[in-house]
Amino acid sequence: MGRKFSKRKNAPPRKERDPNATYVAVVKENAKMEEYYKAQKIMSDEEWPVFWEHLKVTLPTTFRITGTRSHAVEIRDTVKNAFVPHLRDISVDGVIADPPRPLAWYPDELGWHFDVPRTLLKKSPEYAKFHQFLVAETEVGNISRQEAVSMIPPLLLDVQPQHWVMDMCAAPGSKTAQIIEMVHANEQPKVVPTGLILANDADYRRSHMLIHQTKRLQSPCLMVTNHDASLMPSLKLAPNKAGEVLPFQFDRVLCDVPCSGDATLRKNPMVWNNWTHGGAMGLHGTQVNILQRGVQMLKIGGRIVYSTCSFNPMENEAVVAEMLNRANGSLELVDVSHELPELKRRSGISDWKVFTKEGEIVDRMEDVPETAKGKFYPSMWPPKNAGDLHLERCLRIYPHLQDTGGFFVAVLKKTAHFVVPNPSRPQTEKPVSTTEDKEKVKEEAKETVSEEEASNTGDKHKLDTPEGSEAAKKPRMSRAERFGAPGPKEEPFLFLDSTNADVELFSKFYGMDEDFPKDQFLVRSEGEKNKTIYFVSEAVKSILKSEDINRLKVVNTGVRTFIRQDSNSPAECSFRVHAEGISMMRQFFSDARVMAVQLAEVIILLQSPYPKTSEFPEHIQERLTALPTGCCIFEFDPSLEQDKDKPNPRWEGQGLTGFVKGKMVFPVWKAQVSFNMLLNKQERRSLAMRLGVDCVDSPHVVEGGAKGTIAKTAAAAGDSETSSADTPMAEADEEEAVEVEENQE
Ligand SMILES: C[S@@+](CC[C@H](N)C(=O)[O-])C[C@H]1O[C@@H](n2cnc3c(N)ncnc32)[C@H](O)[C@@H]1O
Repeated sequence: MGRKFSKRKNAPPRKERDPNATYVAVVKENAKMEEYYKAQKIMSDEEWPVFWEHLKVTLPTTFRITGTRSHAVEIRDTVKNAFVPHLRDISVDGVIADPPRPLAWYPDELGWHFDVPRTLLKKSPEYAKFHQFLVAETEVGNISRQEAVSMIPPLLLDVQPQHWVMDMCAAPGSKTAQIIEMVHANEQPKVVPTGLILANDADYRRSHMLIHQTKRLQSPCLMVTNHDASLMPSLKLAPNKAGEVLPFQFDRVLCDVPCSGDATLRKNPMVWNNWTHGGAMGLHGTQVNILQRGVQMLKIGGRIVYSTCSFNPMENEAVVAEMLNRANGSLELVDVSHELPELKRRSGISDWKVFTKEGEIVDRMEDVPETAKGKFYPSMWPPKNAGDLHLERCLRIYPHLQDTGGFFVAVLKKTAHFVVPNPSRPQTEKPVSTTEDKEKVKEEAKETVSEEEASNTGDKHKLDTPEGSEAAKKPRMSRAERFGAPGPKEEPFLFLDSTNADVELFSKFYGMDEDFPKDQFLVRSEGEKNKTIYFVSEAVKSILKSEDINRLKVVNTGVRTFIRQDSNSPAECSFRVHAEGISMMRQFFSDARVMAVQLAEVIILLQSPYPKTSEFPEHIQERLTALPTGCCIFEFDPSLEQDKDKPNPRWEGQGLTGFVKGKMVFPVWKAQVSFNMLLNKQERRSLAMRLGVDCVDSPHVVEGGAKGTIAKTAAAAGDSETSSADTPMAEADEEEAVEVEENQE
């Protein structure tokens, strides 16, 4: 058993690897790097050897239990009660290991780690079973493989359900997923959170990884964009239902910037070979520019978290110090020493050294050799007022402290309006503290570039390559060179009127609540008959309806809720409920299209692709016959099962409800004489595994879905093969569902 829980879909096929290549174990030494970090004095001489040796040890496996709180707790308890007791005291060939355990600092025991030798993983049947569970749950999105340290920034962002949050450099999206869960943390029935998550990445291809990663969370509050984060546009939003025009600003901003990544040595041993003095140099400017745009778009009183997976002060404290000085008193480092108290950390540093690419220390910008001038910014050096900036409030996470990777995190609060300093003005050396100083700053602000202007002025306010330098003479890299090929032009987002005939049709058919916001449905194909209907939150709508929306490149938003199902069997309503939307929409539906079913009926649907009414138990046949053709919703409540505590043979000693607790809802198509569970292959398998039964694969790939334990799976598994959920390719998947329905007769 490998360390990965699931096969990576995008891994290059074996044949692409060089057959003649010889694989030599990486030598985990790098004298230049060692000398560099010793010079930075990031820790005491006594601690150094422990730190350095720890970088050479492979990382433990870590995972996070994802999803809405109640659902995540169910999975957590399964790990705790169904698996961990069986993984204690296991010994194979004299090798023993501690069982999986929760990360001490992760709230509610939803983050876990384990470090088990390969022999044990391979030979122990108990671990084989645990692995099978992890693979299945990862595939369907209930468990996410995520490095422990990468879980920290969202936790320190302190997100509340009403917050508007921007994740500026978000792909592949593990932190975005945490943020979405936080916005949805209240889980009140029939409430769509007022919060918003804008997840952005400059790389179009990676923005689609982000879509895939977050899709399983089915949030109508999420919007994915594709911009250089330092140039996120300003927009004038459309008025919301209360008639207010909210600013396009955020309560929380996550700035998890591109970095040299040298703190990921334990995970990426190639860093030992590739580390150079120049690695961080080209990134400092980008990092400052992204952070600055984040601060501009942060509301006063809001929190911004800046993070990197690098140990390098040039990418860390130097960036934070420069931003604090530019902010001139409108930004401060937050003391988070009491947050996540179990997390062991070291303080940020206030003094560091700057090296040339050749490994020479340069004390001041003025001393940089002429040939290397273009590579350096004055902000790379500790500013004169470094001691006043409270850089010790930054968090440095070192691998030997809690057996993790390394990370840097700074939590900042915006305390006043921030004005981008005019580049022609000298840099501020002292932060403002007195009221008098603050008044002076306000006056100065009038002379400087405003936030609005800054966002419209492109590079003007940014940390530019020093004038006259070699780098400045070089032609600028194109956007495509920096961030990969741009994506195609996006289809528009077109809202349907609440009186639209299709909206009225499916609202009536499923008995939708009168007060459901029917004006938040949209389509993406202009002029065609509405095929896929998406639902977005009010906040997302106020952005999409902005008069400046063409300035924002939105690549994905909205939860697919209804799909037009053209069919040979006459149905009163041709719209079926989609996997992504079923958990949310069921709350707003009457029981008219809902069938309460028991385990026996679920098993029949799992073990036969198109069971006829006569194949179901007699007591339910009458109800099934009475159902009109078309889409219906099957609801299964395991807690009502008579045998709920009977040991499940597949999961040692666990009764059915020990494994599956919450209600599940999934769409089923009733044709004239038979039924078809609208779940795809992975969803069917995962459900069967949870129930401890076998299943047959449906002969066609079907986009379908369910709620609760199944529903989470639906979204994750449903589109795992497609690069984009909302591209015409995904639409093509929908076509296949039509075939299924017609074939079953
Ligand atoms: C450290 S990774 C982010 C990891 C992510 N936050 C997560 O937890 O999964 C940095 C990301 O920044 C993106 N990126 C690089 N330059 C950018 C820019 N100027 N604006 C926005 N994103 C950028 C990269 O494509 C990459 O996906």
